[in-house]
Amino acid sequence: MDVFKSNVDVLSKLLPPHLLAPRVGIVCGSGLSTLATCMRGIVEIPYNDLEGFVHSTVPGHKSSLAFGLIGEGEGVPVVAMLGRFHPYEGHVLSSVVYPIRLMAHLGVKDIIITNAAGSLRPSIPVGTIVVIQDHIALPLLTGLNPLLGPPFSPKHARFVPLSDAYSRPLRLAAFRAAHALGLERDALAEGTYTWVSGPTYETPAEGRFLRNAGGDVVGMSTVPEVVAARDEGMNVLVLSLVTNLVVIPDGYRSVREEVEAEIAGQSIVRAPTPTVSHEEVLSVGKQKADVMKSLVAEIIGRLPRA
Ligand SMILES: O=P(O)(O)O[C@H]1O[C@H](CO)[C@@H](O)[C@H]1O
Ligand code: HPA
Repeated sequence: MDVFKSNVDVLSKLLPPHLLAPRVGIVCGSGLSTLATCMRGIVEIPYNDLEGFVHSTVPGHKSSLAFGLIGEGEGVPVVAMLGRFHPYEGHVLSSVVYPIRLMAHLGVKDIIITNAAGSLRPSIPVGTIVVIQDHIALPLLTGLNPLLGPPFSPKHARFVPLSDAYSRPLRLAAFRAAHALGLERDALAEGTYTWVSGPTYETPAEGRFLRNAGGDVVGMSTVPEVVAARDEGMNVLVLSLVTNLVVIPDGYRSVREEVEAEIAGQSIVRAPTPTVSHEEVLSVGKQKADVMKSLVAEIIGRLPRA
């Protein structure tokens, strides 16, 4: 298609032939750009050199595509997005998912999408890698969907089912890879990703709402990429790294009680409500980057070679 032609021309000039048709795609989440260092013979191409690519403005996201090989022998050709685009940056959804469509055009069949996420459950602590089995996406349900408008091409479907969006074989591969690497059982969990538009982090009531709705983790990305990848017929694996616990106190602590205690000459000392920051998110990403990297490399090394 025309929207890919100039990029295919650029890539053909810059890449050796064995990297031109990647089989696997990776999207690196916040603070996880070093995932791509599990590839060998890396060629990195800045988004600025590619048409249709916007710029990633979020700290912890680089702005380039990296091509390389993973696995023994000839290796599997892989392309990784070092830095993704989020709707909250002001990017339209067609731009957010354009790199995913380019990956499909180049030949990617399996895509591993990673992200940093907040946990909605104390049973899923910071540092856990959650293998996503489903999602709840309020923005999709209420009209922020990358498939709004005419189908991407006459070959693309009008209606795309998402009941099987998260590939069972790839989820199995993730747990087998974790076992092979000797990771502790608790290092990995399974769960449902809830997508919010951001860039605000959740209020306690919103956190409770998402948890009660069945969510396990929450983040501001990934789902548009999953939708586009499914529209392209790719097999999708999503790995969420829990970087923080979403603040969900059991209930609101009454300020009336505090004032009444004050009037009665007593005092109630209360700790301030904790907040989350992107610095905290990036710091956990940094600490866990090596485990994520080994896991991704092990999963890719185990995929059937085409
Ligand atoms: O989902 P990724 O891009 O990994 O980043 C997550 O971290 C940022 C918030 O700290 C948000 O962008 C959220 O979506
Ligand atoms: N909420 C939304 N997105 C996030 C969070 C969070 O707590 N942590 C990392 N990305």
